[in-house]
Parts: sequence; structure tokens; C-alpha cells
Amino acid sequence: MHPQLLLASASPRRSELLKQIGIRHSIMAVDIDETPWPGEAPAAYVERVAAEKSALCLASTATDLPVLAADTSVICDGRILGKPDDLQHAIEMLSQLSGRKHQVYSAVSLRGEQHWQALSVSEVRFRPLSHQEIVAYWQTGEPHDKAGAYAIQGLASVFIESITGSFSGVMGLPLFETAQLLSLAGIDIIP
Ligand SMILES: Cc1cn([C@H]2C[C@H](O)[C@@H](COP(=O)(O)OP(=O)(O)OP(=O)(O)O)O2)c(=O)[nH]c1=O
Repeated sequence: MHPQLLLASASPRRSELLKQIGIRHSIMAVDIDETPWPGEAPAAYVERVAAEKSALCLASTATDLPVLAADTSVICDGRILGKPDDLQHAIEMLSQLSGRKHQVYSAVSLRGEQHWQALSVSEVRFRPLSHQEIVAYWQTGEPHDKAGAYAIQGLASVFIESITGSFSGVMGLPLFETAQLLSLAGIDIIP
């Protein structure tokens, strides 16, 4: 069967989530500079990065398929937390998240006949984490390639007291918003 879209992502999570709603897709990883601009607001940042990923993908390949990209960041006290560089960085991030709530912003960009964008904002509350727990969690490998140094879909589920918003959005691709964009592009999940 032909793919319905091209997913501009190296994230296995995004592909899994698309499969969950039955979207046939090809994958093309794109590599862009994800450094926030000085003073850039979180919503503007994730929207810009998602749009740059889909634009670079379209510029790098000849395709008739719509191109989908996303960007997910953890926001705590207004600061953008990306992926951890090392254990020390993960300790800083997870200590900041410990015992309180933070936001997760996930932007989606879909380029077809037009450019459609959507933003999902969720709130996640962590229970208090001990230093020992944070180090042990790092050693499982799970936090290494995740924004905010945790994965809601993995072991970090035991840290999360509550979530308001979108589970799939926290995981990397908000499926409600994605389905709305796909529908605008003529791709219906439930015809
Ligand atoms: C908060 C959180 C993030 N993540 C992941 C989703 C994303 O893969 C990653 C955030 O980094 P992103 O820069 O959004 O994505 P990526 O670099 O992994 O993939 P690509 O740019 O090629 O699409 O963190 C989880 O898997 N679970 C979570 O609970």
C-alpha cells in the first residue's frame, strides 16, 4: 500500500503514534539546529522548529506526499528544557521537575497544498524524586534522547502523579491535533 504521508522525523515514538491511528507513512530524518533564539517564547520556539523540520524535509527530497513534522519541549518556570547532554544535565532537569508541575509543548507542522500548524500544551505533575532515583533512572538509558530527560510512556510513568492535556502530545505527537490537520489535507482517520 502507498504511504499517505512523509514523516520528517528520526523519533521512533512519532512513527509509533502515527501507526496507532493507522496512517501509512515513509520516514525521513532531518537534522536542524534546535537552539532557541534569545528570548524566544516556548510556543513560538516549538512551532518554529516543527516548521523548519518539515520545510527542510521538503527541500531535501522530491515528493508528492504531504510532509509531517513535530517538536516537543518541556517547559519549567518558562525555561525550555530540551534533551539532556549528560548525567549532570539530566540531574539538573529532573531535580527542577521533582515535586511540582511543568508544561509540555508539542507543535505539529503539516505541509501539503498549504502549511497547517497546531500546538498542544499539557501540564504534568511529578512526585518528589530523590537524587538516587534520578541517577538510577538515568542509568536505564530511557531519559537520554527525551525532552526534559523523561518518557511518560516508559518508566517515568511511576513519577507522574497527574497529567492534564494530551498523553500523545507529551510523548511527541499530539494525535487529536494531528488528525485535525490531516483532515484539512484530505486524509481522514475515520472516514
Ligand atoms: C517529554 C517526553 C518526550 N519524549 C521524546 C519525544 C521526542 O522524540 C523527544 C523530543 O525531541 P524532539 O526534538 O521533539 O524530537 P526528536 O529529535 O526526538 O525527533 P525528530 O526531531 O527527528 O522528530 O522527546 C518522549 O518520548 N516522552 C516524553 O514523555
